Amino acid sequence: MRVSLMQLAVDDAEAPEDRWTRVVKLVEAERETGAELVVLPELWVTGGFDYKSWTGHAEPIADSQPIAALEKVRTHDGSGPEMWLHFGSYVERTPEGILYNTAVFRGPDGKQAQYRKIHRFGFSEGEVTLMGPGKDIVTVSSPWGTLGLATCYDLRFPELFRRLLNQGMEHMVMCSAWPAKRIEHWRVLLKARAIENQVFVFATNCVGTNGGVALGGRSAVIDPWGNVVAEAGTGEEVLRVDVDPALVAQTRSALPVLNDRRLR
Ligand SMILES: NC(=O)CCC(=O)C(=O)O
Repeated sequence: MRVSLMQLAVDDAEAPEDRWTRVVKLVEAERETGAELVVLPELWVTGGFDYKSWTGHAEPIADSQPIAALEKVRTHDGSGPEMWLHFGSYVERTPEGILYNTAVFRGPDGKQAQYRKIHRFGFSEGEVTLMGPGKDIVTVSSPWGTLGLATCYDLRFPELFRRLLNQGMEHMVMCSAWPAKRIEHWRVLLKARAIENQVFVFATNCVGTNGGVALGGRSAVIDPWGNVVAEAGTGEEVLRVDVDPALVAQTRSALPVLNDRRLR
């Protein structure tokens, strides 16, 4: 399973339109590496902390130009081979005018999965005041096993990952805009989620300064034993890894802790 985590710079100095045009080319280049699963970060078009830009950029997922452009890359303009692509997340506007932080995923089966972030970050500002909370947990079937989707702040809520596990999660795919200031929380919690659920973790973060907040990078792939397979630095980069998805079943069989859960 060949995975590319696109750790993108989401700087205040770059206009969202310039950024997505640039990133589409980066994803296009990734095709040449044989990447099978490509993962973009959270709110990478507008930025995760530039709250004032969200309302102006909010739109239905079906109308998003960046998603449409990436979709062409994903399918190689319809002439395949197709990639599995986590498009990152976007400020979605529903017909009722509600905003959500919505992650979009699509694989060669053509089925699109959308995950509206359940845990909103910001306490008394940002997502909490501008966006609605997602309600549904989302898993996706893939040739490598069941993928569970989560977004950034969700990482702090282990009960979400237990629910994903109950739905068959074998690999956790996360998009984020996690600040540098709390990057050690990110590193520890990614490992914790991998160990406690015995899953591969594929987590893509942003770098740069957005809404005045320095983002921390350190995108990572963690194996189901909790080993860091690869970790990015603090600049823009693509983290490429080859992993064996069979390690999930092997780990669960060698250390069958999930059988000892007491659900009542
Ligand atoms: N975009 C986010 O969800 C930020 C989360 C964060 O900063 C934290 O949990 O700390």
